[in-house]
Amino acid sequence: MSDKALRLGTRRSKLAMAQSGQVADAVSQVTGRSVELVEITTYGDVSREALAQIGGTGVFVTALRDALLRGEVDFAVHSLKDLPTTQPDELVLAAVPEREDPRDVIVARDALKFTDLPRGARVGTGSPRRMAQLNGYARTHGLDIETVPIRGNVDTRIGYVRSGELDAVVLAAAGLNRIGRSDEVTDFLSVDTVLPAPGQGALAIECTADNADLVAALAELDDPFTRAAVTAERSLLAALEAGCSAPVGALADLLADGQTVKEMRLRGVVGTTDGQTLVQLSTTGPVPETHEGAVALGRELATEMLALGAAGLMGERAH
Ligand SMILES: NCc1[nH]cc(CCC(=O)O)c1CC(=O)O
Repeated sequence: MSDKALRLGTRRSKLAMAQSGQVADAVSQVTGRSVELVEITTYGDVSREALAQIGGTGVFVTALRDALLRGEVDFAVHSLKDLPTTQPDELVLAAVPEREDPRDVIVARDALKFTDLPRGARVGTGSPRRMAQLNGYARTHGLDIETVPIRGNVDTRIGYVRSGELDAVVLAAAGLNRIGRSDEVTDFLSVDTVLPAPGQGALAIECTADNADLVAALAELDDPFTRAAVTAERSLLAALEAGCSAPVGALADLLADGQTVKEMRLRGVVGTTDGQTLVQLSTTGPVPETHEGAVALGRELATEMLALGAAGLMGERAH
């Protein structure tokens, strides 16, 4: 490989810059080359209004992928949970590094824990997945909360709590950790209460398929267990024919017997945003050793969830 600096395409947001910076350091280590950050401004970054209209985070991924395909950058880093389940032929997921904390957390006023929120507490989240599970938990545990749809970056969302407009907001632990704001967390939501988004807490490092030297070098940053887990989670999402904004939670983890890893467990949930109806199932199987094996685990769980009426709970098939 040449010793020219590698160009890493990144969004300008605090979270994107933080995770790109961390990956840049790791890539420098394995390639011995310096890495230069190239900021890509997307339509969604320029106009909040535009983002609301276009809907979701797909626009960010698309802009980075376009820069890769045009040869303007050599690789890009995405939050895996924002990545569409379809992979363009010209691009490869060269590495999925070891996953961060996959849990959702709340940032609440007065250091409140989720279960200590008072009657009528207003909890902000724009995610149908979070709404469905929080409302579902509240219904079955005698909590009286109101989920309030909000948008915006981490600072904006925490701002709703600071200003007193909301009692709490829900965020991903990984995002707060990566930007050095984990001290804002007032409670971690157990994955038994709220299953995270498929791929939450994991990063995806993507480059063009024809860049064989770079594909090989980036592979050193891949964590096979994380890759198998997120592949199973995303396969479930794809097989449910749900998009990144659907009320679908999924988490694959390893079941160990002492020190010996025995099996992979995949849990999934789909529900209505009011939490009235939730389909939650899990399946276990041997730890997948191939991509196809991980995909099969996700499909298997999707088939069982669909048999219980999961499709009818997803509303319009948003993407
Ligand atoms: N929806 C936006 C988004 N995409 C990735 C993260 C950070 C966590 C991660 O990498 O999974 C966040 C913020 C959040 O959900 O709080």
